[in-house]
Amino acid sequence: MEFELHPDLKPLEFLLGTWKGAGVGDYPTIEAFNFGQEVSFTHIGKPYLIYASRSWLIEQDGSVGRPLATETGYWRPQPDNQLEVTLAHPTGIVEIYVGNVAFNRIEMQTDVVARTQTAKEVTAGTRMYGLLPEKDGARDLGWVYEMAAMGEPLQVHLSAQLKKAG
Ligand code: HEM
Repeated sequence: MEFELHPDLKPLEFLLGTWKGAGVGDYPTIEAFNFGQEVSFTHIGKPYLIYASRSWLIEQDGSVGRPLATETGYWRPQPDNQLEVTLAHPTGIVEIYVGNVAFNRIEMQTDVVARTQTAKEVTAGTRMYGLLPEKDGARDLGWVYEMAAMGEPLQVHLSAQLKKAG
């Protein structure tokens, strides 16, 4: 079903659709890795985006490996280019971000990270999403995730570059 875009979603319109690509991940407590990722942003005429991401390991030889992280949530634009994001993870973690949107670029940091009793110790995060300069007639979506976890200070866990796939 096609819905009319809610006017509040205008600053986030550039995210709409499906994006697919690859990235790199690292952290002091783990081995560095390559991953593939598919992200989708949809809407139902209401003033929020529905977000979903899934990812998978890319093996040393370039082949597709085991599934990695998945996350879902809602991106809620607010007045004055402010943004609220809720994200739920199957690892027992829920993140609430606050941030801002300007010129096809989003910056946000966690307001709250809640964890189930068995979840890994993640205490804070920041995310940046933005359209990259045009290349071959298209603009990719880049994103970077920094986290504070496992007693380590805030630092990059992931970065990826995704192409518009639909
Ligand atoms: C595309 C998204 C993500 C990918 C591909 C990814 C991938 C990975 C991989 C491959 C590891 C190494 C351990 C393992 O093989 O499972 C790892 C560790 C970890 N990830 Fe992620 N991750 C993602 C997002 C996140 C997010 C959003 C969080 C927090 C909310 C997170 C928290 C952690 C933590 C805390 C560890 C370290 C665990 C340890 O040291 O025992 N990851 N991640």
